[in-house]
Amino acid sequence: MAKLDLTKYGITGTTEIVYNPSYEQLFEEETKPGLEGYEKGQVSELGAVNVMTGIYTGRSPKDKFIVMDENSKDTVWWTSDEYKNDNHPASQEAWAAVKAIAQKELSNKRLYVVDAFCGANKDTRMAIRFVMEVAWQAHFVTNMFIKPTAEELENFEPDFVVYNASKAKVENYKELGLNSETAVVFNITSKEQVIVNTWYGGEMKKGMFSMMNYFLPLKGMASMHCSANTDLNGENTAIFFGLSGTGKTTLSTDPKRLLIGDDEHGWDDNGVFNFEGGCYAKVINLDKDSEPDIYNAIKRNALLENVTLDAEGHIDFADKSVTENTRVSYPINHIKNIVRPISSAPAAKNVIFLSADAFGVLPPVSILSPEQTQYYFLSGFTAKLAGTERGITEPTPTFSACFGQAFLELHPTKYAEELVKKMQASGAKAYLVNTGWNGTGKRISIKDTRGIIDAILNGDINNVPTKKIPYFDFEVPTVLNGVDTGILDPRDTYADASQWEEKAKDLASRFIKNFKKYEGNEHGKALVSAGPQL
Ligand SMILES: Nc1ncnc2c1ncn2[C@@H]1O[C@H](COP(=O)(O)OP(=O)(O)O)[C@@H](O)[C@H]1O
Ligand SMILES: C=C(OP(=O)(O)O)C(=O)O
Ligand SMILES: [Mn+2]
Repeated sequence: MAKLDLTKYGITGTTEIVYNPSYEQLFEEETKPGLEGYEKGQVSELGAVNVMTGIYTGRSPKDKFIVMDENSKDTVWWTSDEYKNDNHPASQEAWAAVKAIAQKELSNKRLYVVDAFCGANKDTRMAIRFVMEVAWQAHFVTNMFIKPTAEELENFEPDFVVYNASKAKVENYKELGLNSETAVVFNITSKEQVIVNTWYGGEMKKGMFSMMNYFLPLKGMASMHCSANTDLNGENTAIFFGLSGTGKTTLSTDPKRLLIGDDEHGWDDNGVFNFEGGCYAKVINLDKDSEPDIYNAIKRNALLENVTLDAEGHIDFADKSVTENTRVSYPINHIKNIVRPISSAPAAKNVIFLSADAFGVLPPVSILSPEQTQYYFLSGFTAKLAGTERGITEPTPTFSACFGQAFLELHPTKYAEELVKKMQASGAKAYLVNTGWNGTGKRISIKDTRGIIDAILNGDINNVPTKKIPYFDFEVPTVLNGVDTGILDPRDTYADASQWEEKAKDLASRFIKNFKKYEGNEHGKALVSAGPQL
């Protein structure tokens, strides 16, 4: 590293810089005596340190802003009355104010600076510099981003700088046109992010994902909110799209396959590649037997968030009193079966859309036609599960374009276009998998869902009898090895099929209504016939 000078970022009086600390040092720093409040880590019985993140235990989409300037004005997909999204415009004045708040907060301090990459591909990765005053935040980004080699650090020139001022507040947010004392603001021109008044690690992780979602599609790559894995030969790649809580992390962590990554990927002409160097798994009710690999990843160097520990460090994974969004971040090498040394694999053959349907209407698996693939990708139907976003306390049905609307910086059709191009080139097939509820009132079991995923990945699903489900015209298997036959047709899970009919019609009408926003052009109009019909 060239000599680190933070004054060029307006940060002055720095007493010491702890630069790219080792895990050993991070452990010392985050458990050191004298730390108070949310800075303090506690060692758990599994060796991983636990921290509490304060009021913000999930992302805060209403506080997400992008500076509107000459660059972003006509490229960013801004929120509008017709189509609300999380890309709120911030003025130059607001940007200057939040940046000044971060500079002031971070001045005259002992700071942590972590340089890391986002994106496994050398030619399209972003070099990111994180500047913060909290040790465990340095640990979080060390876990989640890709670690540069010693040689890469020698000449590290950041493309993007993140200032984490979680201890500060935006007092005059009203006059700045911001939403609250909390702000997560991006400047696409100067390539900077400022975080104020939230300690949730996900803002740094998903923040850089949002930036990849801005830059990569403009270069002709798909940028995707999905997990990815491949077979043991690294040949049969699958990607799993889904909103938070639908099972990306759980289902991609599969001992029979090699993990590429659990949340954020690109797809270029060479194949699928991870943006991250670690995973961020939910641990609420984590069960050692149904998710052994994730459980075993919780060891020294992993970082738990908002988990309940007693004074001796015993973990209570069932406790939701702080949040349902309890988490662990760990470097990807805590999972045994991963693609090494670079988290990438050839083009995907199978594309799986995970949807946690709280209405109990969608079949546990549907085989999609190419037109249905586009329709359901743009629709992005799922239930938001409690916790990951502020204000969501129960499963809430939502349409989240491309299964990741909160992170899209360009119009959804751009992501659909890039995905379709890549799928056509590789001859990939798509499936819609409901990891949510059915007529039993219970969530479909992880065991049944894993059976479904196995049947997709080993091709069995293409060799079984199928039938069509009304209103949606979904093709579904009538039998599938390893899966309870009684759930394949969702109507069979209701005491009376008419109960399903009623809910199905309601859900179909929600799809139809939601899709209107895409019907402004010929392509969108043409897709309507692939959607539900009443
Ligand atoms: N059928 C199912 N498939 C996948 N996950 C399930 C299922 N039923 C319950 N779950 C639970 O739902 C959560 C899925 O979360 P996760 O895999 O972290 O989602 P994501 O990575 O998409 O945010 C886990 O806590 C998992 O135990
Ligand atoms: C961390 C997040 O991702 P996911 O819940 O999809 O793992 C998030 O959305 O804040
Ligand atoms: Mn996940």
